[in-house]
Amino acid sequence: MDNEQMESLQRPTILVLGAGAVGLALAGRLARVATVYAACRPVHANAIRDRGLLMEGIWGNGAVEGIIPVTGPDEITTEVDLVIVTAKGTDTRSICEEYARVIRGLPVASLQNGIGNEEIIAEYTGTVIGGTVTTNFSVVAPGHVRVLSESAPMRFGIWSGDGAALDRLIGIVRTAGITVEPDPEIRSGKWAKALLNIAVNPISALLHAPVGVAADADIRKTVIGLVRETYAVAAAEGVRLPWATADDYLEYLFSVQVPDFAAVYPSMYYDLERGRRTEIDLLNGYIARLGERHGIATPYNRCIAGFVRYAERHPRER
Ligand SMILES: NC(=O)C1=CN([C@@H]2O[C@H](COP(=O)(O)OP(=O)(O)OC[C@H]3O[C@@H](n4cnc5c(N)ncnc54)[C@H](O)[C@@H]3O)[C@@H](O)[C@H]2O)C=CC1
Ligand SMILES: CC(C)(CO)C(=O)C(=O)O
Repeated sequence: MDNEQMESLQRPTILVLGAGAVGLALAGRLARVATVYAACRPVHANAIRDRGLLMEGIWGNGAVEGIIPVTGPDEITTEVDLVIVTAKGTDTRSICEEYARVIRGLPVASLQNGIGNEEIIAEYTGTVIGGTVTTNFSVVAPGHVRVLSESAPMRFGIWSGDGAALDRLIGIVRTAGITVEPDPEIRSGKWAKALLNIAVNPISALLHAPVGVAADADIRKTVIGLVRETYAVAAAEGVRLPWATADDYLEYLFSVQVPDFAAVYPSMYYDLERGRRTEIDLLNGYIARLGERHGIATPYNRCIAGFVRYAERHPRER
């Protein structure tokens, strides 16, 4: 057996499902250590086939060759070892349906924001890995992504099924040069990440302003209201967040996370800018629904979710 054959035996094959800002950047890094299929839209696939994936920012600059873009399951011609879902939460079910034949029986990780994606994925496979990424990604143009601020390591934790898959995934991601750590409390980890998105994503998207707007004196009170309500709902759900109280988290939010992302725009901003559906119902809308179930008033989350839904239905003239 020659070296190339040996290497291909050890080299894992990863399918990134729903490759846009996060998924393409991830594919760009993983291509260093794995064979990577990126399931994406034809506009990205064509650009990547023409001249590779263009990356800029803190995850590297330049063209990445070797990613295999696919626009449907029939284009996947070899065995896949691991799947990472990076579609928007609004598309989790439809993309899992489309690729059901490929992902069945494989370990599938989610790097998506919001609550509820892992439960959907678990309907399609036995081993599910929850994940969080606290880094800013955006699409500059077809097949061209930018990675800016980073505030925490990527984290993965086993949601259901085979724990060995978690170690393998973390090993691969680490070898690709991404800072990553295991999260033994991934359910709480997903809520912890959702706190940041609940606090800043809709405000930034509605005001067309970067994340730093959350610290503005006129805006801060709304952020505080959103976070306090989320804490009350999390407690009613039995979720233990990493910060003991809402005020402890707010201290971290305003001293670390908002400064880290002050100059960049969150994913929901790009959704509204591009006239797309947002993940509001996996974030603030979800808190409002759970609040209702528990008899907890959530006026801030209910109000902001309504604003975002209105904005989704009335795209801005550009
Ligand atoms: N953009 C960011 O900075 C961060 C985003 N996230 C989360 O990561 C997830 C992905 O976010 P983004 O990458 O920003 O979204 P995105 O919208 O840029 O990428 C998702 C891609 O999936 C594609 N897609 C959906 N269904 C598909 C299908 N059936 N076949 C092929 N492609 C399909 C969409 O067309 C889109 O290009 C979201 O849950 C988001 O909240 C998490 C951390 C940071
Ligand atoms: C962390 C942050 C704000 C980075 O962009 C994000 O998760 C998002 O944009 O949805």
